[in-house]
Amino acid sequence: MPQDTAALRSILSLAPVVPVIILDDVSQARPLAEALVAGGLPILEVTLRTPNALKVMEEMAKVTGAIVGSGTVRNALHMRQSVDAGCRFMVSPGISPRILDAADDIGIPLLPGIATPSEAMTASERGYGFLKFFPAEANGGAPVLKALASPLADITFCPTGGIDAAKAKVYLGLSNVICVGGSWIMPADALATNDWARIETLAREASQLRG
Ligand SMILES: O=C(O)C(=O)C[C@H](O)[C@H](O)COP(=O)(O)O
Repeated sequence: MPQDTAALRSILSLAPVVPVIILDDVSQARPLAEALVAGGLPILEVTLRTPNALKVMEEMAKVTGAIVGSGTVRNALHMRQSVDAGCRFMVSPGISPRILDAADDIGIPLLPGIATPSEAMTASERGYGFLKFFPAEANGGAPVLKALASPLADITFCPTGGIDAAKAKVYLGLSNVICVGGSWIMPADALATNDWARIETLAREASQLRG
């Protein structure tokens, strides 16, 4: 089926920021997810960029209140693995025809990445109403999405890539942005020292970014 926009809307409207997680240490999965959920960010995108990413998803999906999705989804196998790991949504960097075809056969929604109006229109023609704008900052940032709001009024975006708290606030002020994705909530030094209190504080600040 085409993108389940109702399901995606209900997920993406739960918090203004989706933490984009790159984690390999499975023992950190639950405490990290607990800190993010406690800070008010229940929607978690775990990228398929580490050997243990699927195990990390499985652990995070057990945390009460967490809604886990997969990131860096590139093919049908990734999609099946995401479902098996307990994911409720998937995120891809782009919109190749094969990935859109594969998503049609999977029961959880895909949030695919686009970088141009033509890609947004291609996805829209396939029934996609929610798109990731990626990589957001490198592609011109908030002014680009602001410029797309009128001509592509039926498309809603989750910008991701190069965003920090200050930039997130600007994106979240746009009419066509439902949430933003980013990794700034989990600084490498905080992760390296299991500083869950700091990550919870950063999550709480992020959860309050929508004015
Ligand atoms: O792989 C994917 O599907 C992604 O979602 C890539 C992420 O958008 C970036 O990794 C965000 O990273 P930051 O720029 O560190 O916030």
